[in-house]
Amino acid sequence: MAIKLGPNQYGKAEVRLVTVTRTGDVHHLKDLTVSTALRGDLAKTHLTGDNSDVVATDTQKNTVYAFAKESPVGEIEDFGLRLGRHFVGEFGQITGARVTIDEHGWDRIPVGGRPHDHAFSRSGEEKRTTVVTIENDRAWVVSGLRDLVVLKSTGSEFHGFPRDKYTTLAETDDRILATAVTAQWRYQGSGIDWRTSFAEIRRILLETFATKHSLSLQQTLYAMGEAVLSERGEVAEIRLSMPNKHHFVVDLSPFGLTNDNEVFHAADRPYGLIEGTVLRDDAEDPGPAWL
Ligand SMILES: O=c1[nH]c(=O)c2[nH]c(=O)[nH]c2[nH]1
Repeated sequence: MAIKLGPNQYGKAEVRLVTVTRTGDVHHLKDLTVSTALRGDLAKTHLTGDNSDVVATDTQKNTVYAFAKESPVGEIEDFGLRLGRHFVGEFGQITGARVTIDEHGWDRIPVGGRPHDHAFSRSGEEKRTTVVTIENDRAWVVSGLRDLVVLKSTGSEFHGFPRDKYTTLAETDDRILATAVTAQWRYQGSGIDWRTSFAEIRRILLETFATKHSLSLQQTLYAMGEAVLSERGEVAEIRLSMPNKHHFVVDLSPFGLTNDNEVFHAADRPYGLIEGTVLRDDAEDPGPAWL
């Protein structure tokens, strides 16, 4: 029997980077969590502890901060591409890089009805995300969002499912549908306006969730993905993960009260987890984008 080293990568995870840029007295914030991971021929350190090829994770972290100073961070996709290309271009033994960035939103605090110059409140849990993968001179970008919490209080049914001796769920033609959307979409082509693309995809996801009459969360998931692909030619493939945040109608009959979809128990767990991919049949090869 022979034992060998399999696929490996290493880097600094979750570098917390906040930048402040100024236009006169008006401050602009960027709040990112950046993870870098490098790939290449790193057998020596694993097999013998010879670190002559190891770009220290501390150096990777420092590079993130220095790059944020040397030129404006800009869109997270551009920042990820700059960092990834730097590591692959600078060090011969490093042939690939994966840069993962989450962007946390901040809103200006309104003071007397006017957005404040330099005081902010966190926008919420939702994050904009990107994963940039570099392999030699090629690049793949998968962007997305996480924790986009949405709910519709009608326009959702669930029935027609098989019943066996363990089935207790009642069929319903009117329920609350709620989820926290995680979406990741893989880009293809070039010259993409990352900011506009993100804003449009987010809008399409939300509008489709709102307007599609739902017979299952699976159907809603597919409709959301399909709408993104039909409107956004730069997207090759979209992966969606949507927990079914169950809202159960509370039985108020012990108190002599009716409950016509008015009072719910918002359950925390367990939750259904609905996941799926929607893609073009002529999409560009994903390469290592998801690996
Ligand atoms: O939209 C739904 N899909 C399911 O697969 C499922 N299963 C379940 O218990 N409730 C629901 N709702």
